Amino acid sequence: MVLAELQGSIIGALQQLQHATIVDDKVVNECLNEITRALLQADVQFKLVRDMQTNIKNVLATQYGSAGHDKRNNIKKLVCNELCKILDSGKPSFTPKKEKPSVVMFVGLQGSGKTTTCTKYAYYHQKKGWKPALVCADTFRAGAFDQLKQNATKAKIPYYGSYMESDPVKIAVDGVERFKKENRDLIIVDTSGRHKQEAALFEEMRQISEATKPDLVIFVMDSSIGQAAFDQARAFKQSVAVGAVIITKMDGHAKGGGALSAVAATKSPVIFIGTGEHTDEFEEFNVKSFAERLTGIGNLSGFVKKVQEVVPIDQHTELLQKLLEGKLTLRNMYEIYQYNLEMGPTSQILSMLPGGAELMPKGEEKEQQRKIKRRMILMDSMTKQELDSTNPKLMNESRMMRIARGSGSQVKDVKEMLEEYKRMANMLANTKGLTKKGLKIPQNRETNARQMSKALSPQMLKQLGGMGGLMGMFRGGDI
Ligand SMILES: Nc1nc2c(ncn2[C@@H]2O[C@H](COP(=O)(O)OP(=O)(O)OP(=O)(O)O)[C@@H](O)[C@H]2O)c(=O)[nH]1
Repeated sequence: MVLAELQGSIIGALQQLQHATIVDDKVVNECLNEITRALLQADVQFKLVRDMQTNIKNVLATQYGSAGHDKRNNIKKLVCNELCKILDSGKPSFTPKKEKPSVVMFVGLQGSGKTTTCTKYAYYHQKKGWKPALVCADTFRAGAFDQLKQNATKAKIPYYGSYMESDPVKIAVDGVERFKKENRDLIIVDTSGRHKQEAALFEEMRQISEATKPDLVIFVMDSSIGQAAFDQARAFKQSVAVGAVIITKMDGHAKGGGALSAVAATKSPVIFIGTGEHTDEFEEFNVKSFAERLTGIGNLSGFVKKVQEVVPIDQHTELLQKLLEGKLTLRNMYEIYQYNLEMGPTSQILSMLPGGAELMPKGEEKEQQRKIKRRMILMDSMTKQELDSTNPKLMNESRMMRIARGSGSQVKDVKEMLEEYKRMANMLANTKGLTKKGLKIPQNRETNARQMSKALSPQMLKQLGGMGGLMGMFRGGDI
């Protein structure tokens, strides 16, 4: 997860409480001191951290006498609540509505990740049923339009810009008008950035804002600036009506905690965070679930939401049935891979679960996704009969050679893919055993667990303890 180091330290400190035989003042102080150190290392302002510690101690003092288990859980919840206070701006942000045209303008310093983030924002909403469009009003940086064009084309999002026109205000107005006529319901305007917060940047922003009358102005900032985010956010807010903030590059910067809390202190809601260079490395920022993840409370509801985005509740029951019966065809494996790719980075999803962040380090995940794509290419060269068979003997040497030729791969790649298939099929056979043992689970939790299993890669499912593990997690979970 982003801020994995901070998460690790906080969870580590809280675990000390679990291991202690008696949770006395000394143990509590040690735990809180460790959390304090971790937050300061993440560049969170000293005063906020100190207040947090004082508040927790004050509450604990009034609850003197609560027994060990309750006390441990209570401290965890108190830490989580205090983190929420630090991260919460207390202000909701404008949310665009489908079918009703909204104009969203992006502002920020040069290199903060504005152009990349515009596409991420558009793509995120497109996946949820909006009809976004991108307007490039950045005439300052040569290549900005090409970059936006390239990103938009890749994500299949309509775009507007000009190589000839030098007036960014005119481009913005023309683009917005055009997309309104085309009934686009989310029109995103990318503006130019400058190296410094010079007057020209603010003047241009003001003019574009006046001319396009955006429903929301989003300020994009780089997380690496840490606490300095406070001054930057305030400077932008004073010039344009910033309604929300997106913090980028949270994947690479330990100072992200500082940036998040500093922005909250300016009373600007952080709505998304950027977690990588790719279009889908983008997370909705929800204070409560983020604090829960930091404290290891886990966020099953966020996890399920993510799964539900990809697998609608009443669909693919056939696949689910097959998985539960332990029958798996190569076509099913293909479908599972598809879900896996659609869900976005696996580590991002896993990090929503208690202890999930450690399951798949970011580097390994990229390799895993590459493998999945290679295997799907192999399967594209298979016949209908091969894809729907459950008979492992069908795949003889000559078939393997044909598939390898057809997909531009080698026979050893086909063999490797078939090995993976066998492994998955065996694992599902075991899962069947587990479900047959008659786990009694409330309907909605069972449905959630089943839904989740459909979208997980077998490797992930295994890491989570198979279908039985998933269901157990829902039984003990918070939804
Ligand atoms: N690791 C990481 N890199 C990011 C993220 N967001 C953007 N970037 C990278 O940051 C660099 C700058 O991003 P741009 O989108 O070009 O920045 P910009 O703010 O539009 O720049 P100007 O148009 O010059 O103002 C690019 O290399 C992006 O790939 C993120 O969340 N994580």
